[in-house]
Amino acid sequence: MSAQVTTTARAATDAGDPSARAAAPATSTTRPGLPRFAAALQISASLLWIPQAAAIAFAIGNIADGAPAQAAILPAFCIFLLGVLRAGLDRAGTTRAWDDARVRLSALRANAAAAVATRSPLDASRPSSGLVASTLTEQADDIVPWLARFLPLRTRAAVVPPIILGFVFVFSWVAALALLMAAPVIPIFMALIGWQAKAASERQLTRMGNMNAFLLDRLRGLATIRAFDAVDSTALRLRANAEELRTSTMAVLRIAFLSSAVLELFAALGVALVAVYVGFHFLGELNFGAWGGKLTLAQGLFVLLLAPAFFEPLRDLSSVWHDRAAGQAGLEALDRITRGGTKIVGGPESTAVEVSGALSVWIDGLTFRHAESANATFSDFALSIDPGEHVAVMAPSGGGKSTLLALVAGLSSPDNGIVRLGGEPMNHASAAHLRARIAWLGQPPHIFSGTLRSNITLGRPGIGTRDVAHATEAAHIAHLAAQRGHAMIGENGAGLSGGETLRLALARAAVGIRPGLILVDEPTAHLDSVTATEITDRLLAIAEGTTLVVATHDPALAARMDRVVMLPAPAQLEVLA
Ligand SMILES: Nc1ncnc2c1ncn2[C@@H]1O[C@H](COP(=O)(O)OP(=O)(O)OP(=O)(O)O)[C@@H](O)[C@H]1O
Repeated sequence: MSAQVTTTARAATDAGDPSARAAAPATSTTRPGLPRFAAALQISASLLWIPQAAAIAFAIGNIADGAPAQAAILPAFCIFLLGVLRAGLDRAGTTRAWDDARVRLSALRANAAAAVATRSPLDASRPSSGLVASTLTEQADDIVPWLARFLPLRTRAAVVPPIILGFVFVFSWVAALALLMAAPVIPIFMALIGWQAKAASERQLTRMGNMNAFLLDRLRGLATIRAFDAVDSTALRLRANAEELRTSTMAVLRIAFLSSAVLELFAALGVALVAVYVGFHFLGELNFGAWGGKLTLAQGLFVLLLAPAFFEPLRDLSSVWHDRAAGQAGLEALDRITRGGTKIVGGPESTAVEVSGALSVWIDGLTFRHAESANATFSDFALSIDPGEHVAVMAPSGGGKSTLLALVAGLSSPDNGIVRLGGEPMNHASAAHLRARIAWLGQPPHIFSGTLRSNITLGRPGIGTRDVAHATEAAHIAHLAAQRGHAMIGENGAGLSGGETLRLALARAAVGIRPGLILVDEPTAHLDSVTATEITDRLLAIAEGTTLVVATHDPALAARMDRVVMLPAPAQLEVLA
């Protein structure tokens, strides 16, 4: 659309497939895959400790057996080389894991943003802007540590300890048994804590999302809150929300610390058991467990050096255990804003406009009921508008004027019937390029915080200074553009009068490629008669030679149109079961 409605992602619904409207497709965020390569690099790095430990143990053993100190030079060199290689592999694995995770997060975010952007503006169940902002930014960020740290570490914890256990087992089955006894306790505790952690993380994320949504909503309505002296009660509510968030954050942290403490305890117990066994074995007290023989100093040291490395992947995993809960909760939050809802017709692709000229509007058999509403807003409604015709759509409040404009623009699919623009049915395939030929002036027009110029161009490519100058002339805000220059306009048009806001919206419609159809929702509402007449003049000037459909209650505006269409009163419509 050339003016205010930006369409973004692909919706799988089609105007020709009404059943698809309510049960919109789940553009679901897929489960993230395992970062195999990063995990393989990290596993290789961990396993290099085995030859390093062997070199250390056997060098010390040789010296203890009377070999000269020079005999340690070669093993020391090997240890150094292996250390460098190990650090290099570990770094490469970690870097790769974070890079992959960021790429994956960008894809998930793009998917969710596209899904949110294709939610129909008529969908009352759309997530609030605050919730979407908090989910796409803070909550989604939690997915990265889960993908980059937790998943590779989980693979490492599954692969490395069994291999180390195998090496220990070769020298002493008792030491292997001690490790084996301590090891299973750790995953069991981690699983138990993990359930708690996930629930706590979900609670925390929900509270954070709710608080952000509340804050954004109240910031938007700050003037109203002040005017009605509701500042204190709003601040109290915000404080209560913040307190709840603090409590749930502390709960998550408590669980994170607890999981680390439990694991450290069992890892320390396992290492201590091995150390006690090896020590007493050397002292000749525990003369079993070494396959009928006696462990040499080198063998004993090797086993002792491997024991902490057996637990290391599990300890690392536990230190990032809360990443899993937070990451999964973040992914589910993204999934929630991605899935379901009523979608606009067609997708986000902005297409180059190939055809110019006014569009006809042909509606036949249109039936539409808002989700959650018992009454049909339209039942078997028909309307035909010629190219270049100017039509006022009138009805009492709640009569369906805005809904009709939205259906014409394909911002929701009808339950039944067809909308044709320029003879082409509005459907999934045609929606993007048809919308590129429509200009939409909503009620009220949304003004972004930014300069006048950026509010007119909306970042659309190919709109130059001369185009903006023509548009400001056409909309009669050239004087405003001259006065304000590059000065910022506040959010929601703060600093502009109601009439200026509308003229700015008209300039958006007038700039760039000439639209084939202009849809305008109550442009003169809340304006005094002089300003309303001026806005009407501007609108008609901009819409000259173009099809214009204006939803209005204003008889003066309606009288200036070629035709007035009265919508059927809601009472005349059939009540859908
Ligand atoms: N998103 C929505 N979800 C559910 N019902 C809706 C939604 N939007 C509008 N409605 C209902 O649909 C009916 C038509 O609303 P619509 O906004 O199209 O009327 P309108 O003629 O433009 O009203 P007004 O002149 O007051 O702006 C009303 O009964 C309204 O309550």
